Amino acid sequence: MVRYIALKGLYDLEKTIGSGGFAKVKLATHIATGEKVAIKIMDKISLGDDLPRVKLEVQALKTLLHQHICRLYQVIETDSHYFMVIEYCSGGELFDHIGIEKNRLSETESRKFFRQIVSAVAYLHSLGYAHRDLKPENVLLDREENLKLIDFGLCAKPKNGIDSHLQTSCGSPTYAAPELILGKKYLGSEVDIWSMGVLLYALLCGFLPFDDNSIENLYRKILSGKYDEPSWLSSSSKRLIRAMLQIDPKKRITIQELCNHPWITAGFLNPVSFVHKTNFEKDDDVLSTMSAICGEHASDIWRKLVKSDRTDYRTATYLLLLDRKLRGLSLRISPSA
Ligand SMILES: COc1cc(O)cc(Nc2ccc(C(=O)Nc3ccc4c(c3)C[NH2+]CC4)cc2)c1
Repeated sequence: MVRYIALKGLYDLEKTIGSGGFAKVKLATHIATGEKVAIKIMDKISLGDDLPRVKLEVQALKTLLHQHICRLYQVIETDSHYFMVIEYCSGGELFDHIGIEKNRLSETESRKFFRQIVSAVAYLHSLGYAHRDLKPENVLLDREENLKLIDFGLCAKPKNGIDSHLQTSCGSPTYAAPELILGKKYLGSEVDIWSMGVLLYALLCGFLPFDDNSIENLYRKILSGKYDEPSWLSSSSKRLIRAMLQIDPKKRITIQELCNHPWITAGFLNPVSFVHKTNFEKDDDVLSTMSAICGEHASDIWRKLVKSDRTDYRTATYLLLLDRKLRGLSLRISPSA
């Protein structure tokens, strides 16, 4: 196992759990608390001119505090690498959870998960961000089967707000909206809605609405906006999917309409909402556990935490201890912290 000096004494690296373009994601243990984390390791040289994206993503993740958005705990930068220490979603990819045999979810189960995606995206858009790469691989589950959106490497926060146009073509074609694959100016919020329509279709059907091995055929299918409606889809499901997979982005349902849509609220008391979690809730048990080990006063630890850029080892230790407490586990910490 290649040893990274920057992680020595802080994290023990274990197996690789994900890999993409210029990054690989490894399971790791946060030594001070024994908690599992995921570490996204990026080599600066292979990042090339994608380097600024890392800073954009880190900046976004420091702001995005939501129960269905995977949490960033720590960022470590060396001359050669970036390390992003991220919440470990032990349930893996949502679509692996659906399993091969039944390969699709019931309407009720799809609704449970889809409401969580809508809540995360509505929150994202409310802060002026668009994800732009919503696809099954970027939807994970934690140990309690709560959904977590990951990989904000392509997320955009247009400087003039979410309603100003973007142009960069990005994301995977299979989930990409017609206006995006045509290279037109587009609204991030509108392409996210399209991708969510593809996700919902995949949950309910077990296969993709637009799929083809040849990229030209795939584009032709997407631009036609025509897809199969299997017999098991309820008319309510069909109506919602049609509203999301509208070729004309101006005719597409908006995130606000989605939160209140009858399919979304069926069986639930309320429309989808979101709470912008305040940065840190102060927890005296966690602070006293940390002060017992590092010898600093709890008040000093808290002051430094609040003042910090919220991506250092102290922050990761605090947040992981807080997670343990919220799960009703003992607050243990090893002296090496
Ligand atoms: C904010 O969250 C991010 C941001 C980012 O740029 C990248 C990631 N990438 C991750 C990819 C995978 C995992 C992960 O935990 N994968 C995982 C977990 C458990 C299991 C598997 C994969 C697959 N086998 C079953 C068990 C975590 C972060 C996140």
